Amino acid sequence: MEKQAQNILSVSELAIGYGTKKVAEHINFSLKPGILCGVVGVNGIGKSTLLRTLARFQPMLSGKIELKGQSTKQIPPEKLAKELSVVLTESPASKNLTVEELIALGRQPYTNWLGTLTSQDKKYINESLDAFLLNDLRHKKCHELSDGQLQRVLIARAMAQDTPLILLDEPTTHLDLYHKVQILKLLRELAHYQQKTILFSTHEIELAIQLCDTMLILDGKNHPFGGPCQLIEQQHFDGLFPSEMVQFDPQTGTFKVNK
Ligand SMILES: Nc1ncnc2c1ncn2[C@@H]1O[C@H](COP(=O)(O)OP(=O)(O)OP(=O)(O)O)[C@@H](O)[C@H]1O
Repeated sequence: MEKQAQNILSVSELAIGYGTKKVAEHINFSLKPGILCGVVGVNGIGKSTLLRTLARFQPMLSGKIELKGQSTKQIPPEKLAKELSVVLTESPASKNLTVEELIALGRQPYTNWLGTLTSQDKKYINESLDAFLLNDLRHKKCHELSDGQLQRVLIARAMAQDTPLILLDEPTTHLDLYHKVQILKLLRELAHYQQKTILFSTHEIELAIQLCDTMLILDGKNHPFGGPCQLIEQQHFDGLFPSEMVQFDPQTGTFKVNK
C-alpha cells in the first residue's frame, strides 16, 4: 500500500486577528508536499492576516498551526527559517543589492555568522537563478528591475532558502496577464517538480482555478477548502461577490459581469 505523505502544514480551528479584533475564525485545512494552494476572498477578508499569522509575524488568537506535525509555537526561530520562507508584498529594504546578492540572502539560515557561502549554498543560488530565468539579470541592482522581475527575484530567494513550505502574499499584484501567468506557472513547477508546498494569496481567482491544486476560500463563514473543481461543484464561488454585479459561470470557471 502506498504510504500517505505527511502533512507539511495543518491548520485547525484557527482564529486570526488583531488584539480583540477577530478577522476570521474556524479556519481548517492541511497541505501535503508538492501542492500549490491559492487563498482567495474579497478585500479585507483576512488573506494577508492569515499569511502573517502562519509565518508567525503576528500571534494567532486561538486554534492550532502545525508544521510537519509540530506546533509552530514550539519551533525556535532558527529552525522555523529552515521550514518556511515568506514573500510578502512589502518591497525589500535591500533593493540596493544585486539580484544575486538578494537571492543569496535566502541562504542566511544555513551560513555561519560571517555569511560565508559554501559550494552547496552557491549551488542553490545558481539553481534559483536558473529556475526563475534570472541569469541575465544576476548583476543588476534590484531597484533597476520591473515589478515582474523583482517578484521573480523574491520568489527565487524563497527557493534558495530551500524550505518545504513557501508562503506568498499576492505575488502577482501589479503584473500584466502574461507575467501573472508566468509567476503562477513557475510556482506550480516549483511545487510539482521540487515537492514544495506553496500557499499564496491572490485576487486572480480565475487563474487560481486553472493552476492551483487546492484553494482556500476565505468567505467570512466556513472558509471552504478543496480542489478547484470540487469547490466549483459545491457552488462555493457563486456567492463570493454580490450577484447583481458579477456571476460565476461554473462551465468556464470565470466571472461574468452583469451589465
Ligand atoms: N495592523 C492591523 N491592525 C488592525 N487591523 C488590521 C491591521 N491590518 C489589517 N487589519 C484589518 O484586518 C482585516 C483583514 O485585513 P487583511 O489585510 O488581512 O485582508 P486581505 O484579505 O488581505 O485584504 P486585501 O485583499 O485588500 O489585501 C481588515 O479589516 C483590515 O482593516
